[in-house]
Amino acid sequence: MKVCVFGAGNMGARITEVFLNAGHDVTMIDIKPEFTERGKTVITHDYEFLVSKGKMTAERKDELLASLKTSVDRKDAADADFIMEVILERMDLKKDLLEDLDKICPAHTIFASNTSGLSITEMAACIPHRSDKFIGCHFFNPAQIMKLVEVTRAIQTSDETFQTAFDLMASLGKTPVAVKEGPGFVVNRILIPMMNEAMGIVADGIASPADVDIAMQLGAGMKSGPLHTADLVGHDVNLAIMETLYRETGDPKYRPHPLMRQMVRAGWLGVKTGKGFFDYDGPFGKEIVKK
Ligand SMILES: NC(=O)c1ccc[n+]([C@@H]2O[C@H](COP(=O)([O-])OP(=O)(O)OC[C@H]3O[C@@H](n4cnc5c(N)ncnc54)[C@H](O)[C@@H]3O)[C@@H](O)[C@H]2O)c1
Repeated sequence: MKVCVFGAGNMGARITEVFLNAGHDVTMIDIKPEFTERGKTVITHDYEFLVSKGKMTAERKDELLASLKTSVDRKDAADADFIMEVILERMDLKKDLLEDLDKICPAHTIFASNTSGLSITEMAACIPHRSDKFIGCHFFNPAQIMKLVEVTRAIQTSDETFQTAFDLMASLGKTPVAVKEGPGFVVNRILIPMMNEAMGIVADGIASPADVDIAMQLGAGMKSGPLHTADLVGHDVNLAIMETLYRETGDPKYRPHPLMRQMVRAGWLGVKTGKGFFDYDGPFGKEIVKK
């Protein structure tokens, strides 16, 4: 299957990797060559790591990388059977892209969005002639490792599109779950407000970020603490999801904590900028553990 992934960022690069691993030809498209290069470097490093651990041969790495094309031209999606939209969490940008792709792609092409919480139905509505072929495929971070994909139906999604996307996700080695549209779907409706609350605890001076995480790991059985996870996801993404939950439900329990806004305004977005609640060795770097 020819797959086209839009967005070579945090999620887009790793989702591209997942499709490559399953034997698909993938074109990864972003808006600037340096962004697609960065995405390709992330994928290459992942493969090199597997080679160094003896979990992949160097020949297999070269073979997989040969199935990857990169581009900054939307028209290179013209022969795609499956589009994965993984661009910034902004409805205006997503609609602009989808409307264009609707003109570029053949009638059979299925469009899927990796949105964390924007309305799948609203996106489907902007491409009325193929809204039945629109669906949410929500991967989790890091996408090459996390098993879950929320396969989320818009009100317009056909049963056929749902089944194709569901089976495709399973064929990638993922565990898909069927979800109907609702703000934040399942995981983020629970997870992001919990991170928001963790930030409130830090802002109130009740515990340090490290202690909040230790408390939740040892007291609530979490593998990764909420603030580490929040740094991994990116605070711009967390804020966008909280704003969606708040706007869509009108429920004040989803109000983004002011500290989350401050972190975004400061550019302290987490792992991707090298600084969040914890410090990292540069953008996408390893955590610097303070002694
Ligand atoms: N970060 C997470 O943990 C996470 C998890 C699940 C889902 N998501 C969702 O995935 C999507 C991407 O998030 P991310 O964390 O990868 O963001 P990111 O900021 O790391 O990457 C977004 C990429 O999209 C590119 N882009 C913007 N407009 C574009 C366009 N018109 N065409 C092509 N590329 C374009 C940007 O240049 C950037 O490289 C969002 O919808 C987000 O909500 C994120």
